[in-house]
Amino acid sequence: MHQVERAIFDLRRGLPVVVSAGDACVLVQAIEGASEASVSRLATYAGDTPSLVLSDHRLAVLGAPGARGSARLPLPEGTGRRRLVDLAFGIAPEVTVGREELADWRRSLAPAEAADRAALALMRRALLIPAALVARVSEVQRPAVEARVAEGTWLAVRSDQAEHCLEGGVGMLKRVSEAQIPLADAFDCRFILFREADGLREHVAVVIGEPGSGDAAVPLRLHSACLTGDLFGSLRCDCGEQLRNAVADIQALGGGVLLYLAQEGRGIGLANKLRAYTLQDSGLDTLDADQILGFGEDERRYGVAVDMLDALGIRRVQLLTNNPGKVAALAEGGIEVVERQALYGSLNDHNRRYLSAKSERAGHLLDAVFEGDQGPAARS
Ligand SMILES: Nc1nc2c(ncn2[C@@H]2O[C@H](COP(=O)(O)OP(=O)(O)OP(=O)(O)O)[C@@H](O)[C@H]2O)c(=O)[nH]1
Ligand SMILES: [Zn+2]
Repeated sequence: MHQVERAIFDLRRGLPVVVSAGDACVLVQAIEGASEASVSRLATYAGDTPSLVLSDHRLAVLGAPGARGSARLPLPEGTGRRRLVDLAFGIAPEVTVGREELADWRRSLAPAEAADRAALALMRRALLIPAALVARVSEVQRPAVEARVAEGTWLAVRSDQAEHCLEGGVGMLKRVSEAQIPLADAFDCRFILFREADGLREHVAVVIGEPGSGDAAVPLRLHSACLTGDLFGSLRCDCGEQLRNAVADIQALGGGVLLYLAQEGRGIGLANKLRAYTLQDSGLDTLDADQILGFGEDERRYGVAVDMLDALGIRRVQLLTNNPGKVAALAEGGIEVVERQALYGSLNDHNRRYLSAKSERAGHLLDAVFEGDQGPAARS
């Protein structure tokens, strides 16, 4: 785990990382910042032609859906930055790449192997675009690669360790520090900070009042971070209002807990959420935009939330959410969701399409938000 966390930092800085799987050994690099020069450098270091590993979601965008999960595209010599972007996360690849070339790419797709899947997991954990440059290290180049690892220039990780990095070390959460912080809508609040085992993400439990006395279910909000909405009051979503309403509702219910989870952009990170917003400006909805970038409709995992509840001694909850996925995730983690309570923000011309997509495509229970809505993009 230790090496994996350091490898994630290197990938974010644009450095290659060595991933080993059994006898195979590959060099991995992020797409962000990659250029024609870096592709050819990778080829020289590895002694093999680099490939581009793509997620199943991105493969569907390229017209190659299927049950094979992620896959690997061998890159022809001279593949430049533009082409990498077109293939990895560009919009309308049938136009930018061209139908015939795409058909050629599809024919040359190879199923991803353990090291390729590990490379994608590392990219996701690093909150980078979920596509990776990978090159098999040849027998000839092996000693030189091993020398670079030995001298500390490159980090080496095992594919099985890397594939598990998305879990963040469930069951190994650290309770780090806490303080009393009065809020405008709830005076008696205790903020407790938890850190994941690999040190990459921190989450905060806000304990409002004194929940948990007696057998009553504890009012609970799982709130995924949204810098733009929570902090700046962005009109593109409903998060900021939901956050404030949740604090007030929990206070009105006699106390409870709000878990503020580091899952910005439904788990894709702020950099990718901003990319997704730009795609939405060209007409895509929130789910299609994420798919263009190679992500599924919701990349969040809730193991950490379950761990935080365990640490707080909470087993039965009244969950404030409109998202059935959160109810299911808690139940899967052994938390009894006794009741669900709706929690709304308000509708405006900027968030109507977003909320409509969540309601119609992701199954969020938002009908009450649209009641009587006469807006220009109202659901038909
Ligand atoms: N990828 C992506 N994420 C978004 C977009 N708009 C908002 N988000 C993120 O969506 C998440 C919303 O989190 P929550 O409000 O906790 O969860 P929810 O799934 O809407 O469910 P509720 O409990 O009903 O609010 C936050 O992480 C936001 O940053 C978007 O257009 N694209
Ligand atoms: Zn938001």
